[in-house]
Amino acid sequence: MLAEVDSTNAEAARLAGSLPGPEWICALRQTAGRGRRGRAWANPQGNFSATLLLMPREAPQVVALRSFVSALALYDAFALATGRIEGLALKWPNDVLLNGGKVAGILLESLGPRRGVAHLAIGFGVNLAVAPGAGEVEPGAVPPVSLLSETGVSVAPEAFLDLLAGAYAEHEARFVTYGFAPLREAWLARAARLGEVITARTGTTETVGRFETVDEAGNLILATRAGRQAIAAADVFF
Ligand SMILES: O=C(O)CCCC[C@@H]1SC[C@@H]2NC(=O)N[C@@H]21
Repeated sequence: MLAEVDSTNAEAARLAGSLPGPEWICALRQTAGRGRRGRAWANPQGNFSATLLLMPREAPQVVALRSFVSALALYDAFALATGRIEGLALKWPNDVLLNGGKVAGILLESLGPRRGVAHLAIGFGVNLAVAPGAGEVEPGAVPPVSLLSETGVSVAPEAFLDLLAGAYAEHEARFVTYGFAPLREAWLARAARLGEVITARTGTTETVGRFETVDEAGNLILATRAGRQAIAAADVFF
């Protein structure tokens, strides 16, 4: 456990190439935590910041499915930490919601080959103790919440790392052995707003439709006025 680092994902990128195998990099404080789509990720004291560095030897579209592996692992870590699943849900592609607020986010970064081996950094940011203010997130985004405020359960980052690493290992083994199908089913069973009308935004497009499913490639499937649309990457708004 590092006391302080700029970003555990940045540290993973620096270490990639010198580590012999997969590794968790965890820090008590980040000075430049980063979120999806170039956003900053606030890191108040007591929250959880970690990156799992992997060296998957697979096609990029298979590697990308780790976002579902990661979200399911977070879901299980929360369930283990609190002893309950009430209020927990997964928001496509990989946020974890608790009582309708965002309690955790995941940032996947492909690092490209280091000494001939492609690396993947999976960054997990969890509001264990403190939620950033609603003003710190994009207008219309799900409001941040913390595990402590929603459940009264206080979990130390070190303890959460143990739970998450164990849960991740289980889901990773299932993914490698059986492929995406069982994870897709598990993810859909925990999905927020399935069957409801949602909005998917990229920097340049906005698609409104009924959230039908997630397909075999992990795409968000929306039933829109113009027909069925498969969306590979976007931010979802409710
Ligand atoms: O935008 C999101 O929802 C993803 C947030 C991911 C934040 C985590 S904190 C640990 C890791 N290091 C970073 O700089 N970002 C990720």
